[in-house]
Amino acid sequence: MRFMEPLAIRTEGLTRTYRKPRKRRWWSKPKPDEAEARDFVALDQVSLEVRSGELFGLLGPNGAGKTTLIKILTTLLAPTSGSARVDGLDVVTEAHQIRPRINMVSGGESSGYGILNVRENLWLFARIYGVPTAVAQERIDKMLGVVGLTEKATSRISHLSTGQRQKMNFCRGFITDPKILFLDEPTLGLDVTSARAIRTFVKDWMKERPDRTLLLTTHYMAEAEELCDRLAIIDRGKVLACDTPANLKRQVQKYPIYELSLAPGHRGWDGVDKLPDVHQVTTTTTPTTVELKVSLIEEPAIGAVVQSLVTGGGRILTMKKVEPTLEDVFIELVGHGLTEDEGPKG
Ligand SMILES: Nc1ncnc2c1ncn2[C@@H]1O[C@H](COP(=O)(O)OP(=O)(O)OP(=O)(O)O)[C@@H](O)[C@H]1O
Repeated sequence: MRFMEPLAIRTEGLTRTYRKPRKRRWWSKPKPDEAEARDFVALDQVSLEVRSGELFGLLGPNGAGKTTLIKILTTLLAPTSGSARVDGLDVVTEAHQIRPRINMVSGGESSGYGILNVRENLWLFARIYGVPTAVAQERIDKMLGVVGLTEKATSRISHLSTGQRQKMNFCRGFITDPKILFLDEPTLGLDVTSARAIRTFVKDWMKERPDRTLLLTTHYMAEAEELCDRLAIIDRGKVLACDTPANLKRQVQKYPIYELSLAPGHRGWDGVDKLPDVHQVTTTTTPTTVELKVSLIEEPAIGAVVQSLVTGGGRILTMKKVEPTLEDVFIELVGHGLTEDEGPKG
């Protein structure tokens, strides 16, 4: 039997459908197959395992089903079929035991009581979770410092900007010290410095205790790459791939690729594509350089390429190995970039 690592999250064949609102047609009865046609599958047989201690990412375009998955895992929404366990507990039958162990923050949400100030809001939330006042105050001070909201501690939240409110909500996720934390787009719309501070804090928070687990959704590829131990790429309710960022990138890079910039004037690159273990060579001429993109069947062949270029009279200005990005992985799997307008979906 395989050694089983403790799983923080496990879903099996998890499916969630939403019923599309039907136009009222009082003059005709619905046809028998209409009810089925009205069901929209937001999550389709999702089977995922997130290990305890992992910082796991969900990457997908708008409408992919990320929030639906998070809502099910945080016991806010029931699955239509399949199962989901959080910290070993079933999200439907053991929801009460799951709730004290988790917390969730959604980047776009603007929750909180407008008449209370920032500190009062956070304190109230901590108390609901049973955090003692002294501990809560200490954590609130720390978190407000992390997001740069210390000066706003006594401001009513109705007087905060959207970004400041989002930062307050981010703090809310951590003051209960959850075992499993769900962050839905935590840096959405935040300025660069604040987003960086949040990413640094998230990484440190995970390092602090090895039994903490964090599930993050993000649209920002660089953020996913920087933070996540493993990622699931999700589109139209289905998981298309799940692995470490490095392994996902390896999947799309079939051959190592080098980019070389050459001084114009010599045709030193002629014949490079005929060298052993060279898969493909493309050249692009710019006003000041000739750009060569060389893909290799075996990486050591780069030595012979350089040699051939130099002997042929070519002058190499720069040379670098090109790594695929998560965006490349995403495009390969989903068929378009994450930030492109997807247009209407069926
Ligand atoms: N309450 C609902 N009723 C009907 N359809 C819904 C409902 N909630 C979500 N959907 C649909 O389910 C699909 C998945 O939505 P979900 O919010 O999970 O996506 P998402 O990946 O979180 O998207 P985003 O990145 O835009 O937040 C979408 O097509 C959405 O329109």
